[in-house]
Amino acid sequence: MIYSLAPMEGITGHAFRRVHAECFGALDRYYTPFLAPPRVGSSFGGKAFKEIDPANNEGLNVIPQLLTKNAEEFVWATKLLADMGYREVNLNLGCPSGTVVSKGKGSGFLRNLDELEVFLRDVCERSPIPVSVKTRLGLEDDAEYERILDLYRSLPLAELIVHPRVQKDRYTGSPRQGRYGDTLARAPFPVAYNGDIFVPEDASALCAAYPATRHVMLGRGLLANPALVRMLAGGVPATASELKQFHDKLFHAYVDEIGGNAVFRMKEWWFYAKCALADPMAVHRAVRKVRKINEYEVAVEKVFNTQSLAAVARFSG
Ligand SMILES: Cc1cc2nc3c(=O)[nH]c(=O)nc-3n(C[C@H](O)[C@H](O)[C@H](O)COP(=O)(O)O)c2cc1C
Repeated sequence: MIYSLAPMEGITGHAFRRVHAECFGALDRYYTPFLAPPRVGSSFGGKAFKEIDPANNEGLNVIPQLLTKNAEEFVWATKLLADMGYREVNLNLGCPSGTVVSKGKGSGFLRNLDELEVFLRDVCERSPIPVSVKTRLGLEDDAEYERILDLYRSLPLAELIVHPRVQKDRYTGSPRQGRYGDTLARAPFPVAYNGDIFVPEDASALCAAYPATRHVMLGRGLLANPALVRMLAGGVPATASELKQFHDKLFHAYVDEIGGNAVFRMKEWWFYAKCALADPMAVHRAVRKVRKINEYEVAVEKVFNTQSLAAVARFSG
């Protein structure tokens, strides 16, 4: 089975990938949070460059993800990525955010299938590296997916990662796994599943229902339980000292990268990671109002000294 880390803007960036791999072993693949391609003729700069800088991703199998509806910029970006040594690029057709959708990008691109078809045919032909897609089922209603899947099936995609929700679901309700099953049965290219795999039993149930499953992408489940992939392979849950060591390394990596703003990055991580501890609400209260590094260190010390581990580290939103 292939296990990959989901792209999560502001969370699963290069520091997280590196520290997680160091503490819990590398996953098979990592997708970068979405990157906007640079203008044709320009390079990736600033934060986007750091994300794909080979020096920040050494030893990890990283697939950059692009968010755009501009074919020229997409193809230009794939040339830059190919020159940096990347062997695949992923297109984001799932982002549900209102500002992205209103510009016709992310899941908003699924509104205009004629335009999407022209875009995908063009970029699949001209990109020097294979193109994979991460998709939702549509915007309003999963019946939209019939036509969307027909379109994908006519293209030479490297892989299709299906998060079987529609845009208006955001992250609520249950993923429509049946739509993933249809894709698996009908697609001429490899298919991956993503959505609500929070404990090993979720993955077992998916594989029992769809035995041809070969790639599962993990997001919130792995943030709430950093040992999730180890457990999926039959290993043990994270110990308290492993969790603390992971926390400390992650915090220091963020401090090195962004100084005092590391506190805010860690608070986003705690939104998920609090589920690894017995009383998630107490963790939330402890870190909620903290702003400064020294306050943060005191709050977290208290969390680790007073909280035991949850019986089951399971994300709950
Ligand atoms: C805070 C946040 C940021 C996300 N950023 C991205 C992104 O940059 N690109 C993307 O394709 N999906 C993004 N997603 C969606 C995740 O990759 C994934 O599809 C979603 O969390 C469902 O999987 P899960 O149930 O395993 O978490 C994001 C989700 C969240 C909650």
